[in-house]
Amino acid sequence: MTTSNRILLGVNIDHVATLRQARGTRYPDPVKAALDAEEAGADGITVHLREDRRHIQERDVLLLKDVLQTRMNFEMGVTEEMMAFAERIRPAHICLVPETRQELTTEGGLDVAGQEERIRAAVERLSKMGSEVSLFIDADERQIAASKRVGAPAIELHTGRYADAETPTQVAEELKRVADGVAFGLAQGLIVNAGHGLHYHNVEAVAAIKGINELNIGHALVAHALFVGFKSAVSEMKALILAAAKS
Ligand SMILES: CC(=O)[C@@H](O)[C@H](O)COP(=O)(O)O
Ligand SMILES: NCC(=O)COP(=O)(O)O
Repeated sequence: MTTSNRILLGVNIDHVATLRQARGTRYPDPVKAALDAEEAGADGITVHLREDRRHIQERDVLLLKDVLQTRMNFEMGVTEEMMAFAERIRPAHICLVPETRQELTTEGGLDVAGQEERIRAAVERLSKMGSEVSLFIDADERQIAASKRVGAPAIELHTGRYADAETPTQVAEELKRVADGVAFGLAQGLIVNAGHGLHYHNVEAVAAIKGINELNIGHALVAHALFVGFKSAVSEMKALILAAAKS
C-alpha cells in the first residue's frame, strides 16, 4: 500500500486548446504549454481527446508523443475509434473516462460496475501494449471494487462534487467521500489518483489526503496562466500541493 507523502502533478492542457479552437487559429499551442509545464515541474501531461474534438486534436497528441520529456496521460472514452488511436500512440498512461455529447465537462465517473465485461476487455487490450490503465470513477466503494475486479491497476477519483460543494458542511462531506475512496482504493491495492475542478483555493485539502499518487489539474491552471504565465501557474500549484502533502 502506498502511503508516502510524495504526490505528483499531472498538468491537463486541454483548455489551452479550447482557446485555440474558439478561433481556429494556430495559437495558443498546447504543445508549447506542455513543454513549459514540464520545465516548471509538471510530473506528467494529461490530454483528453474528446470524441467531439472540442479542444485537443489528434495533431496535438501525435506531436506530444514525440516531444514530452515526462509522460503522457491520455484520457479517452471507451470507443473503438479511441482504442485504435491509443494503440497507435501507446501512451504511458491511459485514463478511461465517460463522455456524453452535450456535457459542459466530465460530469461523473465511469460506471465500471454497470459494464464490467466491456471495461475489462478495454483494460486488457490497452494494458497489452504496456500502458498503465486507470479508470476515472466517483469515490464510491462499488465502483472502486469493480475497478479492481476488471484488472485496472489504477483509478482516478473524480473530485468534481467536492469542487462544486457550496456550504462548509457539503465541502466536508465531499472531502470525506474522497478521503474514504482513497483509503478504500489503497486497501484494494490500487494506485489512486484524483482530479477535476481542483484550483488554487481548494487543492490543499485534497493534496493532504495521504496516499494519493497524482493530482490531475487543468482548467484552473490555464485560467491562472492568463495572468502569471504558464510556468508560474504550474510552479505555484506544484508548491501548494507539495506543501499540503507534507503537512
Ligand atoms: C476527464 C477529465 O476530468 C478532464 O479531461 C476534463 O474533463 C477536461 O476538461 P473537459 O471536461 O472540459 O473536456
Ligand atoms: N482528470 C481531471 C483533469 O485532467 C483535469 O480536470 P480540470 O482541472 O480541467 O477540471
